[in-house]
Amino acid sequence: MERLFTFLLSGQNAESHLSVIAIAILTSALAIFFLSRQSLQSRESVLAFGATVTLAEFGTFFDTFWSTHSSLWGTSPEPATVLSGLVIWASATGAGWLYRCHRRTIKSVILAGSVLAFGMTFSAFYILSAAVEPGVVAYDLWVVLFVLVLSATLCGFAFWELGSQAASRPRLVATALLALALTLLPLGCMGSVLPFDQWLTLVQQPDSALFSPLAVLCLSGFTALILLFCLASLLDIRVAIAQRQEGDRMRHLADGTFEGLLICRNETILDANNRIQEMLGLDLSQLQEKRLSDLFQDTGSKQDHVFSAGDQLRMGNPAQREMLGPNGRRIPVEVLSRELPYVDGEATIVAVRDVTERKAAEEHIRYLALHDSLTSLPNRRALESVLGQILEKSHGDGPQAAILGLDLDGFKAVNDTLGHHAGDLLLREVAERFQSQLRDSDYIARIGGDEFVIVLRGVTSPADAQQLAQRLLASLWQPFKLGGHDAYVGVSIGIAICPRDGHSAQMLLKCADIAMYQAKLAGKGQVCEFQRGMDVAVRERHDLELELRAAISRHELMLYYQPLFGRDGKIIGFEALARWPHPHRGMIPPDRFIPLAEESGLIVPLGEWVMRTACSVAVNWPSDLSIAVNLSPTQFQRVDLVGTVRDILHETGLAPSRLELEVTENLLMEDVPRALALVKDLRALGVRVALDDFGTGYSSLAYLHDFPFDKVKVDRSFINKITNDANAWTIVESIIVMSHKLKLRVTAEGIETGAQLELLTDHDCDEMQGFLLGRPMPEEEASRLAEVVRQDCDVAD
Ligand SMILES: Nc1nc2c(ncn2[C@@H]2O[C@@H]3COP(=O)(O)O[C@H]4[C@@H](O)[C@H](n5cnc6c(=O)[nH]c(N)nc65)O[C@@H]4COP(=O)(O)O[C@H]3[C@H]2O)c(=O)[nH]1
Repeated sequence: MERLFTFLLSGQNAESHLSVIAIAILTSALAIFFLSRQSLQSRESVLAFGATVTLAEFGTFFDTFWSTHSSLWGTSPEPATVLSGLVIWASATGAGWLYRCHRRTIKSVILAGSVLAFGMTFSAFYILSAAVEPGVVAYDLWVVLFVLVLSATLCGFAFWELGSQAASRPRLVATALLALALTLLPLGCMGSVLPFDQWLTLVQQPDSALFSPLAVLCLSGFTALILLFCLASLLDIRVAIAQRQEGDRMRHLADGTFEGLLICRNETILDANNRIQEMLGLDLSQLQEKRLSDLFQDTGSKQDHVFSAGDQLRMGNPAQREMLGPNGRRIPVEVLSRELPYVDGEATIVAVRDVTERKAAEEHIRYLALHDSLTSLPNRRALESVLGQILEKSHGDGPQAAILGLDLDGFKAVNDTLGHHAGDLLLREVAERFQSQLRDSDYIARIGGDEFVIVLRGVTSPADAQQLAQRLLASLWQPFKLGGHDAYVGVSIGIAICPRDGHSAQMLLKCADIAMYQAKLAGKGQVCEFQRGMDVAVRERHDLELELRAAISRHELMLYYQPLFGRDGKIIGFEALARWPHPHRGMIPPDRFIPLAEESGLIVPLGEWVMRTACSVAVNWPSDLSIAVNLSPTQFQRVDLVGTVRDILHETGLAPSRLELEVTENLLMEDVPRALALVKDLRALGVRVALDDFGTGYSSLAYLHDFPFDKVKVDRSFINKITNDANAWTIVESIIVMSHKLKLRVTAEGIETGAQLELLTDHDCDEMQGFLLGRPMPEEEASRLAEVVRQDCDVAD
């Protein structure tokens, strides 16, 4: 060993050392370049590496050898050199192959390093022994062993660094290490040989066979190999333990997540956490038999999964995929992937999130967005999209689809009287009845409270739609059983034809709506097909409705009061009649706006306002004057009518006996028991109830018998005929007689002539009303008249 250091440090070899270093660096760089070049095939790369290392070895060895043994300059033992060249080339190629083809473990790189170092050491010593004195030479065994171990270690580290992903400059470090081995090896080789003069003496006494060069080399090589192998195994065991501990730690961490995790390398599944095993119903060994792409159900290129997911991860977006779960269930998943160092190299970590519940929730939200929750029918949004598709496909001008707009008649009454729950039940059953009339290709949607739309695809003429409309009308004829009650509703239907009536979904729906409105105006329960110009009338009516709503809220309506007279000609009360003084249209009579208010529901606030105003005016009149107020069917059907009347009387302070509520016959017909109970409740408040317009409807005498009315008002259409139509007089006379027998008072309305008045007075009609006696008048005038009545009374008293 001492000799080696003396040799290494001797100044006489300085130039040789520099040239050796230069050769070693250049050739090492070339050899490492060939070995690490990915563009070369493995075989080419390994062969080139072997050849370069052989050249490097010869270069550095002969440079050192000739400078050390200058007497032997230029000579080389040819057979030994050739054999050494072959050995070194084979060992360098073998080492390169071990590096390229095996997994990079400590053992494999040490083996590759040892093979290379052994080849190089063998060659150096063999040539040296052959050149100096073939077969007989003296060595320092420890130096040889040291050189061999050192070279093997340096070469091993060179391979390790070259294959390290973590190293920042693997090629540079590997080149430096290989160059160092190539420099030190010939130096160590020369230094291990006994000095030349000693050697000359020793040639007389040859070494024993044990110390022959080959024996020394083999023994050194074998010992070094055993040593290195033990060292490598120890390192491998430690690394394996550390890796297993790290793996366990990672596994616990991975099993604790809610996401499935797969660790893959080049599509091969290396590991998987519990979550993904549960998700797919496969254990780890089954997963490891599969390729990553086998787990996904996507239609696209399977090869793309990991990379596309990785790309998206880098962009922050998970990829949407589907996996095949237990029993063939398709599992929607979100996939994220990332390249990470794992155990002994790079691996792809694929995170899989089961989004089944989220997808189901999204699907449900989408369903809710496009469907009506009560009937489960599609809603307006879904309908518009279907109409859009139909319009897109429509070609030519002939009828291609019909749009039926349906609005229930009488639904509001059911809702108000039987409650919202009954209303909901009714709507569901109506939807079912409508659906039962449709073909598979037809489409039905609910677009509002009691509004439905049906789309008939592939119609050839409007008559097809008319036929269906008639069937739909008939489907509602049977009563609806709602919580022990029989309820009846009808339907008004408007028809629009596509593409004749519009080229957009909104336009077609509007036309169907206008036609439906027209059907309502025509008396409900009707079918009406859209025609040009129809929209003008409807729009006008619509405008009027908006104006009425505004007028009511601004209290712009007025009340007129028409006096009622007793048989003795004295005023006994007034009837309150609503008036609408419109700023542009003039005074609008109630015949025009009351039906509008009833249809739009405005009659409820309007009726309340009329009653409150009339009562608060009448409370200032003499106490024997009554005030009559008309009730509309909608008001009458309201559950809280009795409470409203009670509240108004309480607020205004009017005696209940002075308030008379006028109801019409059709108001009683829909639900007789309920109407009867309501009339009784009103009378129980002390309010009087009169049957108005008697003689215009069914004029059922049964109502007079069954209902506890206070009086009957004979309609003016009879009164104005009594003097010139005997039949009309007979009817009126019979009503008077019969009413008196039933203890009911009779009012004749619409008296316009003295003859009519005389006839009625002569036949004991109790009360008279008409233009002859007094027209409806504003409040001030009526109050003045009431004051006159008070004064008359005071005089009489
Ligand atoms: N040709 C003629 N007509 C006479 C004569 N005497 C009275 N009239 C008219 O007959 C109608 C009587 O009221 P109605 O039968 O309850 O009929 C009322 C009533 O059903 C309804 N109405 C008016 N105000 C209200 C209201 O505040 N609420 C409700 N629900 N309906 C109302 O409007 C209908 C019409 O009211 P108006 O136009 O004020 O018409 C009034 C009155 O002006 C006459 O000698 N000749």
